[in-house]
Amino acid sequence: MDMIVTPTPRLAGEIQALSSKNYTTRYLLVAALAEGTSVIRYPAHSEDSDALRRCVRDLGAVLEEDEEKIVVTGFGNHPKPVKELDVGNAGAVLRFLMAVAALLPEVTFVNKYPESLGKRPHDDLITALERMGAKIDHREGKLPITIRGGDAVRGGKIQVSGSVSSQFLSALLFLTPLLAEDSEIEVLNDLKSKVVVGQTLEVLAQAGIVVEASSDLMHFKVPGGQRYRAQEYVVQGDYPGSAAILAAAAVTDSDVVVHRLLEESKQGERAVVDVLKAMGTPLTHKDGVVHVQGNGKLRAVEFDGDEFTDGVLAMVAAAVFAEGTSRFYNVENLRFKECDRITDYLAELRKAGANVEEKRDEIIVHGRPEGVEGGVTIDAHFDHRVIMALTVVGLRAKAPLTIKDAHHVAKSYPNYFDHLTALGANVRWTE
Ligand SMILES: O=C(O)C1=C[C@@H](OP(=O)(O)O)[C@@H](O)[C@H](O)C1
Ligand SMILES: C=C(OP(=O)(O)O)C(=O)O
Repeated sequence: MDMIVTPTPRLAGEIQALSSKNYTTRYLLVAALAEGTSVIRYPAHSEDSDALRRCVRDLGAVLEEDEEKIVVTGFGNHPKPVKELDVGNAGAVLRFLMAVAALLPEVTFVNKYPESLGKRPHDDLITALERMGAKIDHREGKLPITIRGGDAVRGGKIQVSGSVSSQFLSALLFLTPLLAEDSEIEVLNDLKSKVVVGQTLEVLAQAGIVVEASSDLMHFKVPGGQRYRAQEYVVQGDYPGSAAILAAAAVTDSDVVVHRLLEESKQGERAVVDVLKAMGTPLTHKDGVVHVQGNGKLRAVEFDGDEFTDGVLAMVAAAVFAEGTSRFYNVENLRFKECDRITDYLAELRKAGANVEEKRDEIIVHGRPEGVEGGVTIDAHFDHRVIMALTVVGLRAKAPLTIKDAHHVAKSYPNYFDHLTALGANVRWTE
């Protein structure tokens, strides 16, 4: 389904932020890896979190859900042998479950999104798991992937590269406590999206798992033979999805309030509040409430985007309307997400009339405070964050933007357009 985004000068109203994608993934996983019954309050509902619900059920967890919570009885360190798992288009779900699959005799991860997840590289995790004893079939590091694990998989000295994705390290941090041997994990090369590893460590600690981490998060000691403890968890609001709502409020005349965004969150994307402030957006952030009173006037900024990886596209969309030239650097790993979030995204921004440039690891935006032409059709590249960010651009374009296949927004934020509509945005689905 396509979305027509018609220029909207004013947004106003209050919404509750969606629930965090990254915390929902982690809580569902550790609840499944525990033997007792865990309760997760306010879990996210999206294609990615549904994919994890489906897979942990396939692996033997029992899930009961009502409006407000999900009750999970886990399979502990004995997942049920399954032949196939379908993770949809969810990168984190795939990588985390590839580690869990190392406990099983043979699992194949199927390729349902050849144009998106099917193009993403998993070599670094495959190499690490192979060195630990798993036998793995794959297509040059990509899906479909068959993992043969079980008793042959051992802890010990483990190395993993962090230069493409932090999810490989997180996956090993979830697996190693369950192995008989103690493990030492060394991160090779750089570690991208380092802040997200903080969320993994936080959740592991909540689940009663002991991990000793060096302060630079490049070395870890993980005692073996541990058991995940069944727990009660509360999922906080999601900054990456809310980043697009806040950007929309920043580029328009607005009076927008978003609840459930904790100031002390470990989500790196909470930095989008500081980015928008640095752009000159009038806003306050107090007691978990962000209040934007936008006037559409923005100035250029320079930021290390790796600190808020899933918020970069929305901040770039705001920078399209800023006075001056903005730079978002250290963002090369955006190329390995649902699409190439540098080349593919900038191609769509240019179609809409933005003046943008790319380097290997940088996005440069020459702002156009006078607005952009719009009036074109945008290819979503199967990427929810491209859809959300281009919507922000469309709200301030001179003519409507049509975003093709905008239903892929449901990967993380199925209510995105409902929330925008509630704030007064002129957005309309079309076949
Ligand atoms: O661990 C996680 O849950 C995630 C890690 C990040 O990926 P990378 O580490 O690949 O940057 C982030 O972009 C993704 O949305 C979720
Ligand atoms: C990159 C993302 O997700 P994943 O890697 O889990 O597919 C995202 O949510 O922007």
